[in-house]
Amino acid sequence: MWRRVASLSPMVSSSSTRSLSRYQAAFGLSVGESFSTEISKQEEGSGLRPKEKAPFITFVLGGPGSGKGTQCEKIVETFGLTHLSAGDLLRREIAMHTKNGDMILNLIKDGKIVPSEVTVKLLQKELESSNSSKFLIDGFPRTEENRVAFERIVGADPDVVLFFDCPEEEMVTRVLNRNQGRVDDNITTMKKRLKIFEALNRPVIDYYKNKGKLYTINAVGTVDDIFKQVLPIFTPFEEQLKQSRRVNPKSPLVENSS
Ligand SMILES: Nc1ncnc2c1ncn2[C@@H]1O[C@H](COP(=O)(O)OP(=O)(O)O)[C@@H](O)[C@H]1O
Ligand SMILES: O=c1ccn([C@@H]2O[C@H](COP(=O)(O)OP(=O)(O)O)[C@@H](O)[C@H]2O)c(=O)[nH]1
Ligand SMILES: [Mg+2]
Repeated sequence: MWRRVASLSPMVSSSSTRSLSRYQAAFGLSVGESFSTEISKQEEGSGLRPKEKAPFITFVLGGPGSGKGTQCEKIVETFGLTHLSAGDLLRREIAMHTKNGDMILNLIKDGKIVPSEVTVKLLQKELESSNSSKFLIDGFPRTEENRVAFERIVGADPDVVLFFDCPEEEMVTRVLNRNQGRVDDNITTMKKRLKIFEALNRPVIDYYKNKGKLYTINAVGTVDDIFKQVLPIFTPFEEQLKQSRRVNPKSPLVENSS
């Protein structure tokens, strides 16, 4: 199991005491050969730290209704990644009436972003308790603050960032027809969410574009047509993803095990 070694506050503490060895503990060194991201002393900037390996992480970005959740289902079916939807985790807090439930509900109703500390803690818990080493994190990071908090607290960078690029009118139509009984699927909240997406999520998209990690997908078309654009993005990672199937006994794709 991971041990949480980074403080949640301040979010951008540059403490160099954080060790990534918790990944090895969490996922088991026996599967280390399937990990790709090496965080070196140089990248971290300070402190002596041996090279250690992190899990394979994909962030899935896009405006509300751009089809993130729909495409995640297909990616899971094909590649066996573990899907973590930040929105679903937050809605679960509401449904379970946890201490943050009411606060989360009010923010979601208003199309606003839940404090990073809350969302990152929920994601971290899922990452820590999973026996997978390959994750699809859907609908997160929503803001630069989210991104920095994840980096600092979880101590990992994404390997791949998908951005489902969709015109606003299309997103509005889809959301208003989503029919999942969501409190935020109405025109008033949707208008706010689109504004927040442009103001707060765009900088995150630009950040990953500059880092060369962003894959922009034209999110207009049939679900299958869009998935055809997604498939080749994962091709270079195929070997790592196969390894992941082997290490997860619960994966439906274990037929690759030898
Ligand atoms: N390519 C598509 N064309 C038309 N409708 C779609 C497409 N992809 C998803 N949808 C529908 O649009 C709505 C929003 O999709 P969803 O995957 O929930 O988006 P997001 O997670 O980005 O908000 C859902 O009702 C879904 O069935
Ligand atoms: O990291 C996140 C993810 C979601 N949300 C909140 O949850 C809502 C729904 O998010 P979800 O990803 O489920 O919506 P989608 O984009 O899929 O329609 C958002 O508008 C935010 O209010 C948040 O605050 N932080
Ligand atoms: Mg979604």
